[in-house]
Amino acid sequence: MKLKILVGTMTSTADYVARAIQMDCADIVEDIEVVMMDGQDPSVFDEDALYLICTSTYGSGDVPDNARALYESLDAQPKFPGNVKYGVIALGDRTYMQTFCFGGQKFDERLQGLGAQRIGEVWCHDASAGTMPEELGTAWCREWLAEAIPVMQKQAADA
Ligand SMILES: Cc1cc2nc3c(=O)[nH]c(=O)nc-3n(C[C@H](O)[C@H](O)[C@H](O)COP(=O)(O)O)c2cc1C
Repeated sequence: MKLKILVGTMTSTADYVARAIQMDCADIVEDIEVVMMDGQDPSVFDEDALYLICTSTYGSGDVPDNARALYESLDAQPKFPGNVKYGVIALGDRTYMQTFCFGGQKFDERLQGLGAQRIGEVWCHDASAGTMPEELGTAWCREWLAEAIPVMQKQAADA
């Protein structure tokens, strides 16, 4: 099984989290690819893989600039492979009370609207808490993979 991490970021924190997961979780999943969202479209979900959206939030609850093209293309394309399974790491800051982690939440809503299936809850990191997103993110990911891998194995067996 392959894990494909799609990164939306402005100042690289989400990229650091994705790279930390790529290194730390190599004992669970051999093939982990980190893909920046820049210029991507829905075909990024064509591969037979488990997906992890890893994105921050900017502006007033917007997705980062590099994630905009992908996010908007998901709206323009009503058709979507229904067997896409994904998780979400949403980076934010509780100082922005009204829009905390909206970037990740927005991707989640749009993917669900297109028929993809989220595994687990959206995991939110609060930059104002003073905790390390790489450490907490990898720990969360290990637990999430324990839940996601059996789902992917069942899907492969049923195919
Ligand atoms: C200008 C600006 C706007 C932000 N807006 C939000 C927001 O609306 N909601 C939120 O939860 N976090 C917001 N954040 C916090 C970032 O999402 C958070 O610091 C994140 O860890 C940055 O990750 P990145 O380096 O991958 O972009 C904002 C940060 C900046 C600098």
